Amino acid sequence: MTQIAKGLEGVLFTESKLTFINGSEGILTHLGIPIQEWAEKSTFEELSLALLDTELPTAAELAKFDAELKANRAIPREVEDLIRNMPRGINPMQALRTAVSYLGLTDKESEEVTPEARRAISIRLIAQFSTIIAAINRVQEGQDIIAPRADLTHAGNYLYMLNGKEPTPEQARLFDIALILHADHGMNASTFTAIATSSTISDMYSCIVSAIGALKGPLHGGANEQVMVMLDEVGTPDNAVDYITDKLNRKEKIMGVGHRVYKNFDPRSRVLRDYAALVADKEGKSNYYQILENIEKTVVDRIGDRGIYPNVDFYSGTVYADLGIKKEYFTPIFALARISGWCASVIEYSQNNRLLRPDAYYIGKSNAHYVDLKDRQ
Ligand SMILES: CC(=O)SCCNC(=O)CCNC(=O)[C@H](O)C(C)(C)COP(=O)(O)OP(=O)(O)OC[C@H]1O[C@@H](n2cnc3c(N)ncnc32)[C@H](O)[C@@H]1OP(=O)(O)O
Ligand SMILES: O=C([O-])CC(=O)C(=O)O
Repeated sequence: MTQIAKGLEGVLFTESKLTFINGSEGILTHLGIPIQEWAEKSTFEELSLALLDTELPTAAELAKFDAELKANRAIPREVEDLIRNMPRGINPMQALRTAVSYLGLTDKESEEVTPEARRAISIRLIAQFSTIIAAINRVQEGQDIIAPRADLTHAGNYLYMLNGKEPTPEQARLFDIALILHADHGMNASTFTAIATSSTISDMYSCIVSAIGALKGPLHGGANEQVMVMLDEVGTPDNAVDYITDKLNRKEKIMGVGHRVYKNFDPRSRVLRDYAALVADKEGKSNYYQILENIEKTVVDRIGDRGIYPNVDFYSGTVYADLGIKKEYFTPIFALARISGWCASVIEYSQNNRLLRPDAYYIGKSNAHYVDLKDRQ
């Protein structure tokens, strides 16, 4: 019988040195180094460079990369104007997709597909995603765009451009850790989409615009915003059990839980849970955190035996909310981090490219003939 790999589950289509995941044991490594060590000891800048070059950088290489990122933070005037002229009340992921597509029009190197050009474009994209997302957020809130500063870290500068004031070192570091945790994750749907586009030897901006579209959906990056919607619907911690039980009885999915690969626990959600708890403690055990705890307990009791546990999107929102980020921007924040993984994966795949072109098992009619329009019922 013909076997169909629905959802391409478990299908190996390439080799990669970037990310290893063992879903049954909850292990995630980048370049062989556990995600917990990256989160504890590294920075988003360092992980981004390590992914782009598939090796840990030296101090001099990292300083050069950091300077390049800082030098490329500003976005062209035309992109700022485009963002200012966007309708209000739009989905920020649509706005990001449009702005990045337009950014490509302003980049003279955009059509170059050599490894060197792809790497140079990647540095600009990593730097400018942050500026674009902060600008979209501010304009949509009726505020002026704030220019980036070159004396702040990547994470610190984002919070500065968003909130109009310098974050504390603790806030900047917390956001940095969130970015590290989201930077790459193997052949997730958006990275695969970026690679599928690049496999036709298309340009870097087209790859990234495709990936933004894939990340947007609620089964992937869009789940983090939906978790916040769910928390607001639950309202109080003692409603959590009934709310989840009702949803499961109606066979509806609970957002922020379940994963194609992790069937035990997602190590990123453990790290984020600890930070969500810290944030909650600071505010005297916030309602949100208690609701999340109760939802996690109910989900694990009810469907944990089917391998359904909190994923990276479950606890991230309460951390973002504490940093002044609104729920509509949780998925763009995911993109702000994942841009590094997308770029690195496209560069890696391009070095050993083969057109991606799977197949579908045909179940349609056979021996049919064309019927003239006038003869159809
Ligand atoms: C960054 C990220 O992309 S992480 C994932 C973010 N997405 C979410 O949080 C959305 C909610 N989760 C889900 O929809 C799923 O768990 C996915 C899509 C992420 C991965 O699941 P898949 O491997 O495709 O499994 P699939 O969706 O086929 O589910 C298998 C079974 O588990 C159930 N299930 C899976 N996830 C959930 C969930 N979140 N809530 C309730 N039931 C679930 C399904 O209903 C299905 O049950 P059935 O066999 O009775 O039909
Ligand atoms: O790997 C996946 O399928 C989804 C995910 O967790 C991610 O992209 O971070």
